[in-house]
Amino acid sequence: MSATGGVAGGGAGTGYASIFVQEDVSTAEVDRLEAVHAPLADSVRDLVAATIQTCVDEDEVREVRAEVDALVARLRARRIDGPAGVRYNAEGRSWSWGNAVVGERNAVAPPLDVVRDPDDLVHAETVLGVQYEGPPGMVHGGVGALLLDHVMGVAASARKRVTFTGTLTMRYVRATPLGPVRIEARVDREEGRKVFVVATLADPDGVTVEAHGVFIVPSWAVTDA
Ligand SMILES: CCCCCCCCCCCCCCCC(=O)SCCNC(=O)CCNC(=O)[C@H](O)C(C)(C)COP(=O)(O)OP(=O)(O)OC[C@H]1O[C@@H](n2cnc3c(N)ncnc32)[C@H](O)[C@@H]1OP(=O)(O)O
Repeated sequence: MSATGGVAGGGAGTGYASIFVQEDVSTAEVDRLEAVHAPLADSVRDLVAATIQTCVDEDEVREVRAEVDALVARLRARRIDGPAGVRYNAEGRSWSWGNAVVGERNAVAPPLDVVRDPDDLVHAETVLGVQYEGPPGMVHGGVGALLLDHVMGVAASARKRVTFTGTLTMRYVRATPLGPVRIEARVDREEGRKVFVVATLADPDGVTVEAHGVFIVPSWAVTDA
């Protein structure tokens, strides 16, 4: 058995066939487009934080809303119909601009720059701002799970095979303050199509969340090579 990656995949009945899409575009062009669009997402992140924190008067809030609505209309003048999906080119470069954790065009994403070390430790660092609050001044538990899920998924997807989250278990050791966090994940063991991953979320003082996950190579992504 081998698990495919970079495949126009999803087989019949999975609903993923239109999401993993191969495109005839060079890596240089993908990089160029990201350099244009990522700063827009950065500015929208600032807008979200400013929307939470602003103390300007009510008329000013209404005027800003009208300006924002006008900007939304400009951006929607030409757009794709539906989600951005996961795309890849013949050079093996993949991009998922709408991804909720790492999407370069997604202002909801923190964003996260995920790194794989030569020893297969996968890690990422980011600063979680006021947009990610749950308990007062603390990171929302679901946001911690979101970040862990993604970094664990990258660890499980070594060598670009496709894996899906099957089961995630979180132990919230103590509350995570808003601010800098670090996520680390590594594969613990594999059994057939099941990849067991262990991970942590930490603030500068140490681990705040411990996670265990079972990631599955879906049956539709398996070939008999
Ligand atoms: C094109 C380029 C791409 C490149 C790529 C690069 C990397 C890019 C990284 C991205 C990183 C993203 C990280 C976020 C990842 C998500 O967020 S994924 C989204 C959330 N997850 C889902 O939506 C999954 C929904 N569930 C499913 O699709 C299917 O149930 C699954 C999980 C794929 C399993 O389906 P299946 O292949 O039919 O599995 P099945 O044959 O029933 O079972 C196989 C084995 O797994 C076990 N199993 C099945 N389901 C589960 C479960 N939920 N829990 C535990 N065990 C299970 C079975 O018991 C069985 O075990 P054994 O009998 O072999 O011991």
